[in-house]
Amino acid sequence: MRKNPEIEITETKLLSDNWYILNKVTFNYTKENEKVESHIREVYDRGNGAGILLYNSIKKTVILTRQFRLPTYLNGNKTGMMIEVCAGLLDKDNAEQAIIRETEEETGYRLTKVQKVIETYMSPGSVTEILYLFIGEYDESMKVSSGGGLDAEQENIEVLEYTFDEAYAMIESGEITDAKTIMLLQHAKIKGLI
Ligand SMILES: Nc1nc2c(ncn2[C@@H]2O[C@H](COP(=O)(O)OP(=O)(O)O[C@H]3O[C@H](CO)[C@@H](O)[C@H](O)[C@@H]3O)[C@@H](O)[C@H]2O)c(=O)[nH]1
Ligand SMILES: [Mg+2]
Repeated sequence: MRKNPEIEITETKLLSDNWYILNKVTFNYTKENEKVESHIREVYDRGNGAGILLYNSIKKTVILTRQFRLPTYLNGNKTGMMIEVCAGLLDKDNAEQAIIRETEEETGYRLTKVQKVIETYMSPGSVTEILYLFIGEYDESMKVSSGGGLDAEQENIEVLEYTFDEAYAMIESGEITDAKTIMLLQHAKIKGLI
């Protein structure tokens, strides 16, 4: 493995801060042979996020969500609807607090215990986001509302319960195409959680 390149950021130009932050970053990259190259990259900073696979090991079920995702609609997903694990951005919370809050908002389940299993950069060439992935057990006693997301954020989230086998088969059938959801379902399978 080669040693890490030396990096010197020479300019950060704000292209948009309309909602999240898009910067154009110019940097010097010193190669192994000491030659310096100037690089330019656009970088989208939307903060970090967290996602969680809610599972019930007795019923052998999982909770997933379904919502409209515009970027997928613009790139080949005919309905724009995506089946995903519950997920959200961290805001000012740490990842664990954020995913507990997000789980209640989106699914109506109030969790007290979650376990972090994966930390991942989902698009390292252009998006800064680290996604913290969790698992958590749910049962009916934890249901405190119908979920659905915040009206103020126009979330319109449908809450779905599938058997683990049904959900897993939806990866192969192409009904589940969201990366974090595939990773967590595969994690559950590999670890024999359900
Ligand atoms: N007005 C406006 N609202 C926006 C915009 N972008 C996002 N929002 C609002 O911000 C909310 C963010 O909802 P969260 O539940 O916090 O995030 P998320 O969109 O579910 O993101 C999660 O999934 C992503 C996709 O898999 C992940 O990338 C992300 O890390 C996170 O886990 C959206 O529902 C939407 O209302 C925008 O450009 N304009
Ligand atoms: Mg969300």
